[in-house]
Amino acid sequence: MAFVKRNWSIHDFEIGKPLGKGKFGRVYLAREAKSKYIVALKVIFKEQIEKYRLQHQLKREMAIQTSLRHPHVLRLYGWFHDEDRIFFILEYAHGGELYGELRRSGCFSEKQAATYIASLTHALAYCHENHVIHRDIKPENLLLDHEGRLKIADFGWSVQSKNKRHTMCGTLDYLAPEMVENKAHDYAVDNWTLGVLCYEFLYGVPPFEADSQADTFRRIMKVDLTFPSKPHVSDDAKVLITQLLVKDSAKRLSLDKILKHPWIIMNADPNG
Ligand SMILES: Cn1ncc2ncnc(NCCc3cnc(NC(=O)Nc4cccc(C(F)(F)F)c4)s3)c21
Repeated sequence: MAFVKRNWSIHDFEIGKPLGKGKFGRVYLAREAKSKYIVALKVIFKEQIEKYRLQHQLKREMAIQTSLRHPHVLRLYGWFHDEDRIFFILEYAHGGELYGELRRSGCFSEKQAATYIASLTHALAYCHENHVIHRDIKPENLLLDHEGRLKIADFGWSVQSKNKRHTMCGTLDYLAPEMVENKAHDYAVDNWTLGVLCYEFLYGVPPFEADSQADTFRRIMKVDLTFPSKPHVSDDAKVLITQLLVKDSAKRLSLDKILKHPWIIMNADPNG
């Protein structure tokens, strides 16, 4: 990708419509003036990063994301900065946030849900092989390309980890018990999140949703998992979800076993 060869400035890009408001900044559709290449430009305000002392986290994300190359991982082509802003030059995901799809359709079919879970599992297996735990997999961080293929984005909370971590992060509904308890955690947190997402893709709501944060924590710690009678969901799907939402992180279904699960084999589209 040409972006890595030279130091860029905002004047190299024509800025288009806003794509979304994210952490500490906005994302814009943009076009590199010479090549006409379409990208997403994430603008991050330095004062916010300084205020929350996130410099090291941002540097870690840059190192992690520029080293990852996978069809289901959104590319970070490069970055540049000016007086008060940092700019990420990102792959443009034409389909936008998966979250929007889920809210529009209410819930996904078993084939669609299984296809997304299989793509996510492939992407997480790749990240884990590269000693990266994403830790913040949630519908807002899942994007779709022009063919509707899933892309994991926003490695703002990810870590390059060969050993246990302690940092508290991630969105409430998607937090694994060991993170809720602020205990040491490892790769298996992403497996738990796959269970949460699979449930949410099929039912339209996350499994431990509650009126208050305290109740959500309680439901997570108890693994208070119930399956509504509507919409109808196959037993195979419920078995997979139950094998992922296991409190003991060592007992959660491994990523390779997810890809061999009957529900995935039966329902996932191999072309993702
Ligand atoms: C919405 N949308 N629609 C289409 C589309 N196409 C591409 N991208 C989109 N959105 C941007 C997705 C992102 C990818 N990587 C990100 N990375 C980040 O935001 N990192 C980050 C920021 C601030 C602070 C910190 C930290 F570490 F300091 F905490 C980390 S955001 C799109």
